[in-house]
Amino acid sequence: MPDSIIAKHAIELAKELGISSTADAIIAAATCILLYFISTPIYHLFLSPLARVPGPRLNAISNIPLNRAVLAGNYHLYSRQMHEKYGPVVRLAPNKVSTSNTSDTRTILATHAFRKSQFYDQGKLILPSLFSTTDPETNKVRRRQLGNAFAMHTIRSMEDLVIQDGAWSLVKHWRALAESGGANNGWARANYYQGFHSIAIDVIGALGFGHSFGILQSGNAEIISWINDALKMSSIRSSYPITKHIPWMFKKYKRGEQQLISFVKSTVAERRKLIQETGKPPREDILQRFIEAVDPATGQKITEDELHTEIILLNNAGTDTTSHTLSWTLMYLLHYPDIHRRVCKDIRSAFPDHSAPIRYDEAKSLPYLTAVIYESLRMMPSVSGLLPRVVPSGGFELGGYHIPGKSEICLAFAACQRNSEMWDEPNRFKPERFLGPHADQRMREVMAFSSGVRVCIGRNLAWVELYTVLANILREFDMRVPEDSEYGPQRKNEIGEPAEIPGAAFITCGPRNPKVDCWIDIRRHSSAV
Ligand code: HEM
Repeated sequence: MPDSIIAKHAIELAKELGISSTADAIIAAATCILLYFISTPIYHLFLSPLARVPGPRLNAISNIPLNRAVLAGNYHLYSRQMHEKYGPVVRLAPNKVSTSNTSDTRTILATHAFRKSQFYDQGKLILPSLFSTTDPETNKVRRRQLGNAFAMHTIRSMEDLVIQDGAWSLVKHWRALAESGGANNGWARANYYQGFHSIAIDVIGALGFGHSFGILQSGNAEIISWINDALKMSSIRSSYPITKHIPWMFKKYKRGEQQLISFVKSTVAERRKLIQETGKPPREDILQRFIEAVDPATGQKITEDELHTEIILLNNAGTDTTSHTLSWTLMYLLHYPDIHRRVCKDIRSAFPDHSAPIRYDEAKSLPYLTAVIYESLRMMPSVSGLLPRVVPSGGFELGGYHIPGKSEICLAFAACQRNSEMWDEPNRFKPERFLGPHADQRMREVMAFSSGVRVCIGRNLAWVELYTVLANILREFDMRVPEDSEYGPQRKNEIGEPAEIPGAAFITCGPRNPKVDCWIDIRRHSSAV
């Protein structure tokens, strides 16, 4: 409607209401605003279809408590505490609820009916990526275009690279470190978070950028800081989209994002140049599969902007997720020495020859190692940020509450996997739950990689990394928590279990203070020297 017509109608309305002076107009506007601020909370608290859903009253009227938890990196704890206090369905914000019920979560994830919310799109850098797109069609096309790059047979064909720049690189690095440990009765000190984080990025370098970044050896932190900046900025933009329009806000993170984009563009340009010069790809890796990506259903090729977007995503989705899982797994082993001893014994007796790396198939054949990894993924799923889905029109029955269309349901893998209705002693690290006749069923109930149509597309690569890194370092090294460590087997939490080191969840959840809490003493095991 043209502005002049709106103005005419406004004047007529003002006349009908008897508003003739500026003072009257100000009073009327103030009254409207006041009414709005009084009536909105009343609506959310008592009249909204979500009014019956349990949760704190403040959350029912405001997004602030939830946003504060998300921005402080506490969502993984916050959602668990909310569910422990209020039950399987909780109202987290005026328009958002969360569920800790695995079966409902699976139903929500099974199809594209529950779309990812705008929260994802707002975090985007160049274009919406395979991960962030809220549009089912874009996601389907992209998954068809890139699915082959992540298929198990493709990842297996790259296993040598994954081991060389991942597990074996870390073994060699720590061996050299252990040799320097003579002065301390053979024990040397290493930061395991830094080791895992470096190799996770080096593996993505090897597969997605044409060469390892060599971060483990050089400690070059540039690319790490760009990735961290991009991840933080994406999280901030998702909660506060306005920040992208204010150039001076979060300048450092925005600069990091731009550097990451330039780096990705130059990587692609370099690969294309090499192909042009030699007439063939220099190697078969994920970068090559991405460049050649075609949708087998329609023949649609990936565009240049889409390509850059997805390579950036490789860094964001494929590094912290894996390295955090490795860090949590090792932390649990260090905190539970009996479990640590048992898993090492299994690995060392199955693969006594230290001269060659243990490969994925070999490591995977060990039931106790498998149980340890699943238990770690259950206790601390590394993707534990806010993962909101939009309820389709028609609504959804969730745990006895009608959730109307357009509301959002936040997935809470961390809360699902510590739900006492599903898991016996949920807050205790107990790999045995994944052994025995019901092991397969229990493993299927772990949702750390999500499920359904938007299940993690990179999980095959993640599994190869998790198994090979853990099997090789646990075989090679004795490890213990340093004596001066604040956390370890001796420090118990309120239920008498070893306290976890504090975590921080910015979409992925990792150790909050790795430079303080993630040290270990290592030495080569007697069978390795
Ligand atoms: C232990 C390691 C990993 C864990 C626990 C994990 C977990 C997850 C989870 C829970 C999701 C769903 C997120 C959501 O719905 O919002 C997801 C999606 C995704 N993951 Fe992973 N991930 C891991 C490793 C990887 C790796 C190594 C890559 C790639 C190199 C990767 C790429 C992706 C992508 C592209 C998606 C988006 C899929 C879609 O929306 O269709 N992930 N991951």
